[in-house]
Amino acid sequence: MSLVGDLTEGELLDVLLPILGSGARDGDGAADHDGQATPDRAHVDEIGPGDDAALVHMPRGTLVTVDGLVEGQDFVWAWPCGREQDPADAGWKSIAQNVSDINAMGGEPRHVFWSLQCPADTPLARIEGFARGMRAALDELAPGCRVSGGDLGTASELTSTVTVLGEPGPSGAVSRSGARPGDVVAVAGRLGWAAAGLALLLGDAPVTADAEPFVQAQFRPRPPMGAWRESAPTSLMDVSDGLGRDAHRLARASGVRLELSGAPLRARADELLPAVRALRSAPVRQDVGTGAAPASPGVASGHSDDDAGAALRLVLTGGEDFALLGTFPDAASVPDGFEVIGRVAGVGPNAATGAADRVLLDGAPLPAAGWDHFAGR
Ligand SMILES: Nc1ncnc2c1ncn2[C@@H]1O[C@H](COP(=O)(O)OP(=O)(O)OP(=O)(O)O)[C@@H](O)[C@H]1O
Ligand SMILES: Cc1ncc(C[n+]2csc(CCOP(=O)(O)O)c2C)c(N)n1
Ligand SMILES: [Mg+2]
Repeated sequence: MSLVGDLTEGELLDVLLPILGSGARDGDGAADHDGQATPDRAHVDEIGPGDDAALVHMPRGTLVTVDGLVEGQDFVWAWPCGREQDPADAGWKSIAQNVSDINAMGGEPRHVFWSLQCPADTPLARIEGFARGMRAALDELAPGCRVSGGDLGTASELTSTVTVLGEPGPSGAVSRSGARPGDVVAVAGRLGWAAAGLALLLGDAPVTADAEPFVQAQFRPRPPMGAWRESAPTSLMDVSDGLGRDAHRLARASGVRLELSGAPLRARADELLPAVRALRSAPVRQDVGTGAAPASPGVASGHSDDDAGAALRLVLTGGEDFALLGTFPDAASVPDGFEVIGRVAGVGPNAATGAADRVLLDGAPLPAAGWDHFAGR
């Protein structure tokens, strides 16, 4: 079995760049890693991998985001439920979580920069698989995006840091601070599925067939790319850490209150019932990865929620589905793919007293609960 450490850095690049399909090394006119880059590219005025830095052009300005995926924190090679982590799924997620942030700004991903550190005794096949998963995610989620550079190194755990440059849509970047009283609040994509999958993976029992879709949602999240196209959202963000936590961030950034309705969220919770039932017989192991149960404490820790309550908790606090949370001027302007879940109100003169009522669910304050790396929950 070849190991990453059997290769030089240049040899490893020669293995990975063709898989990533970045173009500058695997065809005529490709750069030589010891020589001068002579890119033979569609955009001849751009410079990609092979030079000291990339040169890119984006006429409407450039959106930039970066996020890391770390072994032990974001995935583990052997899950307590008995499943092995497929490196291709980890590669998929490393792309998905980043192209999602460009999507969340109303933009199109254009360039990826991949910084990979791993132990020298990592099987080469694992890194090749990781790169194949990245390519698959780009093909499906961001076909107009290419790998334009990166960095390789060693570390005691695999760490994949992806930077994505994106191009704002025709009406410009959409921030999380533009929600205005009178707007409607809407969501595109799933809520709670990836968190249910994580709880199942961290559980003490094999995953049953009816719970498998939730595990797939954790392994290969599919952000609703471009769901904002042909619309004019007043604000947008992606739900990476849980609806409660991220809705508070949007409300605060916009200086508004979000009034959410329970009915559409309870309907979404119904979809999670098979996972909740499976979790009843698969208690979450607390000693794996971050040592933290996922953001589904009701299910995970023997909390006395009924199944519907536990499922709603997953919808309200589960991260990593990379849904889009947005606001639109009125219900008629909400595009296909988004579902209205509430309305935007002003904060009122007394709201300075506390952040708790920035987000209401059926009139009651919704806690800013969700994932936090440092709190481990
Ligand atoms: N080390 C850092 N230095 C500078 N800015 C940072 C740093 N870490 C985070 N930020 C900024 O803080 C903000 C919140 O970061 P965070 O990673 O939570 O982004 P997010 O979009 O809210 O979440 P996610 O990446 O999970 O979608 C972002 O604007 C980010 O650029
Ligand atoms: C082993 C293991 N432990 C915990 C989690 C859960 N988790 C990790 S990152 C994150 C939120 C988004 O992160 P970011 O804000 O960095 O984008 C969540 C919910 C996991 N996937 N694997
Ligand atoms: Mg985000």
